[in-house]
Amino acid sequence: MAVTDGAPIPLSEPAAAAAGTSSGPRAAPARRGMTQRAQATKRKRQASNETAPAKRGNAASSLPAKKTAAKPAQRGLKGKAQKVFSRKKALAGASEKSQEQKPGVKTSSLFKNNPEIPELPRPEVKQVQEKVFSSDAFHELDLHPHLISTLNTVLNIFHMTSPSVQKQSIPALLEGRDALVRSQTGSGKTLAYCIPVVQSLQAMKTKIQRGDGPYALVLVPTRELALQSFDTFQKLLKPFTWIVPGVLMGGEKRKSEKARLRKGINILISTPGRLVDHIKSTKNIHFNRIRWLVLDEADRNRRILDLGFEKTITVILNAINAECQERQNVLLSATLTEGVTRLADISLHNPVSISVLENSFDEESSDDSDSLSDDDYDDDDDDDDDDDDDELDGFAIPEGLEQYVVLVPSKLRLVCLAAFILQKCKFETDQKLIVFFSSCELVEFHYHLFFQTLLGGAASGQLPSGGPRLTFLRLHGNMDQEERTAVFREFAQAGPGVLFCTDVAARGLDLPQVTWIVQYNAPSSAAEYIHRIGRTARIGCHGSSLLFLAPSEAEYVSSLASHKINTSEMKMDDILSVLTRDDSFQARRGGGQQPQAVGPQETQERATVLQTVFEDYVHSCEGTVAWAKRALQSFIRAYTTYPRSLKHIFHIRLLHLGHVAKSFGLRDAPQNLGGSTVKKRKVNVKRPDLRRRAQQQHLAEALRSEYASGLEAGGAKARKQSRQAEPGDELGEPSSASSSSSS
Ligand SMILES: Nc1ncnc2c1ncn2[C@@H]1O[C@H](COP(=O)(O)OP(=O)(O)OP(=O)(O)O)[C@@H](O)[C@H]1O
Repeated sequence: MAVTDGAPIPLSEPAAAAAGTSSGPRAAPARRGMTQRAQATKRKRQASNETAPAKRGNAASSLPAKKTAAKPAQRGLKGKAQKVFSRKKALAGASEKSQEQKPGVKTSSLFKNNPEIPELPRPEVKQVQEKVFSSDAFHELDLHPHLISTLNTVLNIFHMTSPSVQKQSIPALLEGRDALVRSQTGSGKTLAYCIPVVQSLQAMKTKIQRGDGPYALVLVPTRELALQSFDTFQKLLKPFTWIVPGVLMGGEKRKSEKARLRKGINILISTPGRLVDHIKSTKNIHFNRIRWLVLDEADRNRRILDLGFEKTITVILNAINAECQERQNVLLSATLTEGVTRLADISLHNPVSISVLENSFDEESSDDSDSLSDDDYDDDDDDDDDDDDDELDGFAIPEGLEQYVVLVPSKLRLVCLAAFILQKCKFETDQKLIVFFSSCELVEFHYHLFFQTLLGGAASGQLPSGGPRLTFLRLHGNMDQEERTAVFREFAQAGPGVLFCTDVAARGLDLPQVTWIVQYNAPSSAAEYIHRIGRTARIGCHGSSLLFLAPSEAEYVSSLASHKINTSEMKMDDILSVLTRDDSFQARRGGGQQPQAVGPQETQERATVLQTVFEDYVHSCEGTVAWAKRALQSFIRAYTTYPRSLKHIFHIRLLHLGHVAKSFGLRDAPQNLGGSTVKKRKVNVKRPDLRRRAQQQHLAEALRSEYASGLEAGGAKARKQSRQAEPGDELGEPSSASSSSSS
């Protein structure tokens, strides 16, 4: 990785303010500017009869509360010119004012009373790996010449990927077999089914008519994935214009989808929830010609079954089975298990099972693979449904992927994440990061906090002092579809930048040139870990991942190792030491008498300055404090949803909630969070039934937006209303997410 030789970004003013010293004369205009904007907003609100925002302590804190502040980012999303806010000014305004109002408020020691960082377990792990490319060219297959030339000229693709993906599955599917395909992330599973579908449909003796309706149905778990598969089909179908692909997904206008269905869609790509909506309410949807049923990320669909979404899948399968029996079924995922075929009544006929793993289900089930039915899995322990009880022993990992773990005491998590982002985005070039969080609220919180403090309010733009251009984006299920699509496309095309997201972006998304995956909250299963890290090091490229763990969570490394996942340790001190290269975070000393600290002490001082910037921002008004507390509650809720098999590692009792609060920029101890969280926690621990229900609810909530049709009565409106009370809005949403309804 190249390192920029640019001078450190001068942020001495905010740093000084954060350190509680003189802010210097240059802070004043910044504050004036913000005050003017705040007044303008106030006028606008009065004019539009909007409810006044929560009382604010200062002008700077009103910045994020303004709808007007959303405009630059919105423009940025659409690629137009945008106003770049000064990070110096934003920081100086927030922290200086806060210090003025609360003299003597100091950041408590970040480096004292932390739990000891244990030695990380180093289990012996031999990862399962497979070369990505085979030497077999597509033109060796019996494909239509136009399809081959499209692959070569439009997609620039010549050779099939490894045996466990295209080389084996494409010929098997062309022969008419059903298939279960499990291969490493980013190895080309999409084309593994798209090519046979297109080849078989274009070759049909009676030429397909648009009005015939669907011949192929592809179900995918998220809308972004639906768009991605649709894009691939569109490209492959260029020479076969009579075959029409179409996509149905939540968050789009149902009326226009109905019109498209009426006109005719031959290859239908959909999320399950939206399809059910149409099955129930649209007369124009018929499955009597279905030849292909593809379930991409099929094990994710199984997760939906666990959560009571069984009806969704059952309705789809019943609708298809009622009209057609003869079809090819394809199930694919990087983490597919046999258990997935419990998926209601998909009857796989003589399926070919394709996997790189020695203990693949191909060998296990070779004798009776002709008829995998529900009955085969009746013995499974349904009581354990909050665990991924049929998770595999091992997963294939892309060769070019380096995986790291860092142990960080709770108090230091926030500064450590910020330091890592600064290191990658400010001192290295061409770095594109995806940071995973466990809930939409956590994404919103960290996105806004970093956006306002580190970027000074500029959603996309240049860091001060000529650093690399940097984009901060976020993606989660509570955003409206229009913005989700815009963010997905923007990040796909973006240069350096950071995407803050939930697991809505964990599966299947093919975002080019991602260099780092950061998991700020550990995933709830090894399978989800695999999908998250799989957003980098795709199709033979290199990439890295970093998992944040608290010292009490160190054993998770052994849990990953038991699934043949190999991690190396990255030291927290090494991450934090980047702050010594950034004089923005230099502590000011009274009278300039004392010498500057050096070595670890300097790192600690600067980390404290950075933490103070966050705390000052969070404590700049009541609204921001309440917002941070809600984010902390969301973290706690998510923490209670780890499956039973991981409870000994991730148990809320093992965390020091006062320290955790610090990682939300809160100075308060958790008893100030409000009784409900603590109460809920106690109930959850003592009552497994309630605990499970809470877990299910949380997971259902997390997943609902991914699978929802967007047509639930009052759903979007209600969520919009509830979000208007959210701090993200109140604080001045820098992007368009808050200004439109969610899906
Ligand atoms: N034979 C090939 N040669 C070169 N590139 C390919 C080939 N097949 C697919 N690709 C490209 O590889 C990338 C990853 O493919 P794809 O998204 O299908 O992977 P995947 O296995 O489905 O990943 P995931 O498990 O994360 O869903 C895509 O950009 C795709 O265009």
